[in-house]
Amino acid sequence: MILDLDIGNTLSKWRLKDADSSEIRSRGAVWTREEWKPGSDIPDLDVVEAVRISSVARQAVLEQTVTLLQSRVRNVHVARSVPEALGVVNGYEEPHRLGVDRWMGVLAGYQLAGGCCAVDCGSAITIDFVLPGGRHLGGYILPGLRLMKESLKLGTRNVAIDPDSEAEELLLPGKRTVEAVNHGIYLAAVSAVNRIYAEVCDREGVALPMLLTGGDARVVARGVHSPHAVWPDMVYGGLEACFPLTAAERAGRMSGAPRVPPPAGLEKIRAGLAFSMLL
Ligand SMILES: Nc1ncnc2c1ncn2[C@@H]1O[C@H](COP(=O)(O)OP(=O)(O)O)[C@@H](O)[C@H]1O
Ligand SMILES: CC(C)(COP(=O)(O)O)[C@@H](O)C(=O)NCCC(=O)O
Ligand SMILES: [K+]
Repeated sequence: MILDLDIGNTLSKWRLKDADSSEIRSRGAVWTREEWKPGSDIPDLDVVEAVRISSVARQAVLEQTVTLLQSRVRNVHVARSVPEALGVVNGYEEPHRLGVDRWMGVLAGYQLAGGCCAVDCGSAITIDFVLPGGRHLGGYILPGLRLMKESLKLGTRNVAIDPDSEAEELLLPGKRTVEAVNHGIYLAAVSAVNRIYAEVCDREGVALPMLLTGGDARVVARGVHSPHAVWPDMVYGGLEACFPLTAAERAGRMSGAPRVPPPAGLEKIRAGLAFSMLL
């Protein structure tokens, strides 16, 4: 079995992948601020032959996790942001400072779709761009839905947006504080994603496929105008691409990769942008 870990600022996600069949056997998540308790939080390490880790948590959390795992598993791979990998050139001035979850998402997106816009809706919402040919442009970081809500201190922090709500409902004026907050932050997030996508495609003169991942990807995606695919395992896809361990991975296949719809034509994207600028 392969244990894949995606340690974010809020949640530490894990999945167990069968190295022979490529099936995902189990998955789960624990709060990042809490200590790992092998046996209860993550499954029996005796069946694990390799671990792959993407972590943006404090260095101490990563070190603690790696130490714990290395005492039980021989093969522990830790992903790092580097200047160039798998045909993609990191756009950061200091490449190692790019969040490794963003780097994993960009590499997975590029491997699946070529040039793309990779959106990660977690504690933060990050929007990264890579052009056909592999030049990563850098990206945008804004607070995630939960962070935006917590920053308001209106007593609404524990009332999450129902992930099954329809986007049209979420865009209406709120008639109670909690509704006004939820709809406000939702509109802020989806407007930013829509606008940034259109701006960058316009500037670069290319319509890019869009991929979304992260805990809030499904609900944010519902407000996104452009064709897109939600890929919950996108960060894991980057780990598979960087550290291929199975025959399928070595052939470039990533588990759970979605079918990516072709983007709208550049003219349509530009027309939408011109329209939104008139408003
Ligand atoms: N069941 C859930 N538990 C916690 N957060 C959730 C849940 N469902 C959706 N979320 C949202 O997902 C975010 C965490 O997403 P995730 O992609 O795991 O973030 P990170 O990688 O930053 O830890 C939370 O901030 C919250 O807005
Ligand atoms: C931007 C992030 C906080 C997003 O993390 P997440 O929301 O997935 O927990 C993370 O990618 C990070 O710490 N990045 C380093 C700064 C940067 O990418 O510029
Ligand atoms: K994120």
